[in-house]
Amino acid sequence: MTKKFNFDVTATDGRARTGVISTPRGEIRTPAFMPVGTAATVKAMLPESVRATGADILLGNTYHLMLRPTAERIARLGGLHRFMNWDRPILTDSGGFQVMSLAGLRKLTEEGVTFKSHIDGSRHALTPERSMEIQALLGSDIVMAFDECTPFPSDEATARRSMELSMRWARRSREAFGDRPGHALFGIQQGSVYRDQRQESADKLREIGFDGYAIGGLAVGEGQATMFEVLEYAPAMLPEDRPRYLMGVGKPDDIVGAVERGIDMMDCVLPSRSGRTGQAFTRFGVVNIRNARHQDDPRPLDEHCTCPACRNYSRAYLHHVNRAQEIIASMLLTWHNLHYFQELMQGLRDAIAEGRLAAFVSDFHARRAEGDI
Ligand SMILES: CNc1nc2c(CCNC[C@]34C[C@H]5C[C@H](C[C@H](C5)C3)C4)c3nc(N)[nH]c(=O)c3cc2[nH]1
Repeated sequence: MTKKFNFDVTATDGRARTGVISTPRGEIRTPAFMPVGTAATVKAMLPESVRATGADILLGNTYHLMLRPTAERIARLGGLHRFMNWDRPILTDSGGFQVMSLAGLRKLTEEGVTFKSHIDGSRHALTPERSMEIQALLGSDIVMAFDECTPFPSDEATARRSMELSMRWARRSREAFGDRPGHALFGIQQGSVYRDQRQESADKLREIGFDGYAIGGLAVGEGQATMFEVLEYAPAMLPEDRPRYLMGVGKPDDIVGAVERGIDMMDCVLPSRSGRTGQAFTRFGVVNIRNARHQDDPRPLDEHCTCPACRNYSRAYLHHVNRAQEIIASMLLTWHNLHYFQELMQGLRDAIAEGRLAAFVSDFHARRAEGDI
């Protein structure tokens, strides 16, 4: 196993790339979709099942774990990999994004953010230094710089103040991270939807120097068209020999569009969260299994799919256990959705490697009905 962190691009097709990120805990095939393990678990899935869907890496959650059971306790117990029985790479976000969306009584200063725990009301502080310490205690392989996700919409002046704060925090994150062979620190570009600010942010991150570069501040309500407008120019502002990670994306068609525009890594709660609500993603579009029209349907969700839900169960059964709120409903639909997302990524990687991405993308869109099927 390599002791270092490396990224090798093995083929390109237009702006799209396919490659491999090598880490001491294993390789990550890109473009990669990273399932989300919110509180040290990918909900309704065993780690070996997550691996069976084809995932090479998953996301941990600094904000939740720092509150409960605390990063110090997880470190005492051997780190997050041991704790959650996942021995492959883990990427952890820096916590700021969640503070802004979950915590109460937040106070943001140059130093960082103080907030009240949404669990027990206790007060906490997150700074670049504390975020680096927490992510080191968790033992994550890819650490995210501590940033502020600029809200959307923001006027230019607000976006600039936010981006410049994040860049000062990026430098503090880099300094606090230190030199940890085999571990990577990713910087996060901000600048909202303003091209000049995106360029300044990219230049600042490049000057500081990171192992990978994330595009932050998107998938925050701007809509797909605006997100794609930013992705027409933002990825190319980042070093081409380093992984580019688009945070929080997304629906299958968001993923395809992002990969076409040069993105290598993505994460989203969608496949797992929607699986628990009865939404199944298929190559033909979304099936809402709660709909009464499925109650007598003996067919699988997707007869081309090889996941356990599609191999062994009918839509009628999935409809029934979902309506009855049986635990197996969450297990089967989560497994199916994560399997579908990983199969989509494998299709993209193969298409780029064989120089036929355009055909893959037009076939992807042609198959999909609008709305529920
Ligand atoms: C959805 N759109 C979106 N997400 C975003 C995230 C979080 C990425 N997912 C990690 C996360 C977030 C939550 C939910 C799960 C587990 C854990 C807590 C880590 C994924 C972001 N994170 C940071 N640090 N900065 C951003 O600008 C940003 C923008 C986003 N836009």
